[in-house]
Amino acid sequence: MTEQFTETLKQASEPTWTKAVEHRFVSELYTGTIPDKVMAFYLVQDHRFLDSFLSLLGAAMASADTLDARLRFGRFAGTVSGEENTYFLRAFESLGVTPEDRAATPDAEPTIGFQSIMREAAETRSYAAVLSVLNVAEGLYYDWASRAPKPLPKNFVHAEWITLHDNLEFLQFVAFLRDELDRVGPAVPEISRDFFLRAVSLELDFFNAVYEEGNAPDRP
Ligand SMILES: Cc1ncc(CN)c(N)n1
Repeated sequence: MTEQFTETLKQASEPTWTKAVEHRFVSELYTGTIPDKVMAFYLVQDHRFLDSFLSLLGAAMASADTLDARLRFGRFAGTVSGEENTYFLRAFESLGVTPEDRAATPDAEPTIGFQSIMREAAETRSYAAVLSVLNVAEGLYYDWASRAPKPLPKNFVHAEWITLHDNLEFLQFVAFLRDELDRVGPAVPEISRDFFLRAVSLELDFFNAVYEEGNAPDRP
């Protein structure tokens, strides 16, 4: 049997994919031991990721070639705008992160990188380019979240970040993204590979930035 297109892309992204999935941030999330200031920094950056991610879902809806796919993206955009956004707001409150703290925190380099690659993918108007970035963002998160040992940590800030990326709806969406890229990607392999590999590197950079000196300062 020939290897699926997405599996080939994932293999090409190694060892970066595995370094991201097995990152220190992920293992500390499993055990609920990420210090609050580190989690706060990560979530402030990731809430900005969510903003550009929603634009990318809009681009997916615009560039998709079937009604079924558009409906699927629309439903998923609803989940991200609802449950996931509410999680961020509850987590900020629990961690004592105020709107002023968020406004005063600059974008980290990988956040800027994600905003830029998502804009770039949207501007290509290529469904495969958009799907390549989405496959990494959702597939890589499902990969680490589905490996989380049970029981999950007690603190909801840690536990819900895992369950948001390891549930039936998310699994089905990840499978849908994979099937779509397996269907349309082989016609444009270079563009798919380029966006896929750059997105995997950004995922690793995003986790690394959390532990970089000075990125998660103590707030007064
Ligand atoms: C950086 C990043 N990548 C992926 C995901 C999963 N949507 C996320 N929340 N943040």
